[in-house]
Amino acid sequence: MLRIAVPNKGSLAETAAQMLWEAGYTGRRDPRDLHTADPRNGVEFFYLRPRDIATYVGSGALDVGITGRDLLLDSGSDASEIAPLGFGDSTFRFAGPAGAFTDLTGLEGVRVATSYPGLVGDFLAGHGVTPAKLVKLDGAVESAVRLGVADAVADVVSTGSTLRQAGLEIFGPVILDSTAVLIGSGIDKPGAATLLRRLQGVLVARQYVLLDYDVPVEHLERATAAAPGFESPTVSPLHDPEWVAVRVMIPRADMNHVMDELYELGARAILVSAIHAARL
Ligand SMILES: Nc1ncnc2c1ncn2[C@@H]1O[C@H](COP(=O)(O)OP(=O)(O)OP(=O)(O)O)[C@@H](O)[C@H]1O
Ligand SMILES: O=P(O)(O)OC[C@H]1O[C@H](OP(=O)(O)OP(=O)(O)O)[C@H](O)[C@@H]1O
Ligand SMILES: [Mg+2]
Repeated sequence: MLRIAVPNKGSLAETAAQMLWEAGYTGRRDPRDLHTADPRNGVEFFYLRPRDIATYVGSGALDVGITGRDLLLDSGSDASEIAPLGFGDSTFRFAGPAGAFTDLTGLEGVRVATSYPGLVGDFLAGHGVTPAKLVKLDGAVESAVRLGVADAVADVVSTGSTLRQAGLEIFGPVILDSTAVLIGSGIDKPGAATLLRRLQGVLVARQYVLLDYDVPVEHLERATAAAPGFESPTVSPLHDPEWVAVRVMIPRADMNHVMDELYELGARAILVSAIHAARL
């Protein structure tokens, strides 16, 4: 059985569970379960703190896991990123009191609070900056400056509203663009490739739609240029020899623009339908 680590709590837990369910796996029924087996799919799930998942996978105790890229890098574990999973996006940034810092060099010799000392320490060392101290906190890092335990912070930023409320401003370069990732121990386990294909199928189903339309043959080239699809559009004959029917996958986000463009160049019966599952 493939042993999979899944976030038990926090920002990533719900979406990860939902994605696995959409990929056909049976997860836990009780939110307090720590472990569940899905023998039909040949997998076992272990529900762990997202911060610990890289440690379990890196040590080889578990085969693959879902966690944040920032948590993976912070852990210093031997686990490696297999693929991004299209959710849990965040950036990791430095922040300080308004106007107090303009760039990284300002961090020389000051106290920086963070829950990610591995990630931040490596980043600063890589840029030749030596803070006086990395103050390790578990959360609510933004309060550290107001409460006087640090001069600046380095933390996850999503909307930026927590920083604003704490009277802090972002400065310096982006430390990391993070997202939820599938990680592995580097050993190819049977079932891991299937898991990845299934998760990627869920991503495709979420991000793409199927587009069908009819178009006069004379405009086919322009129409397929407007919506080229993944490989090549499917073109089928119609009873009227001057028209063809076309089917293509397009990004959901482009759907209305593409439909407008196709209509303008003479396509009709333009229909969009959802994709429920896919293997590309
Ligand atoms: N708005 C957000 N706040 C916190 N983490 C986020 C956010 N958006 C995405 N993430 C990602 O979620 C992961 C952190 O999840 P984790 O469960 O450890 O912390 P959390 O969501 O802050 O939970 P808690 O603070 O309750 O422990 C990181 O990879 C982080 O980049
Ligand atoms: O940019 P924003 O949209 O405001 O989100 C970012 C904030 O959200 C997270 O905190 P969380 O709520 O998880 O609390 P914590 O600090 O205790 O982890 C993160 O640590 C930031 O503080
Ligand atoms: Mg948090």
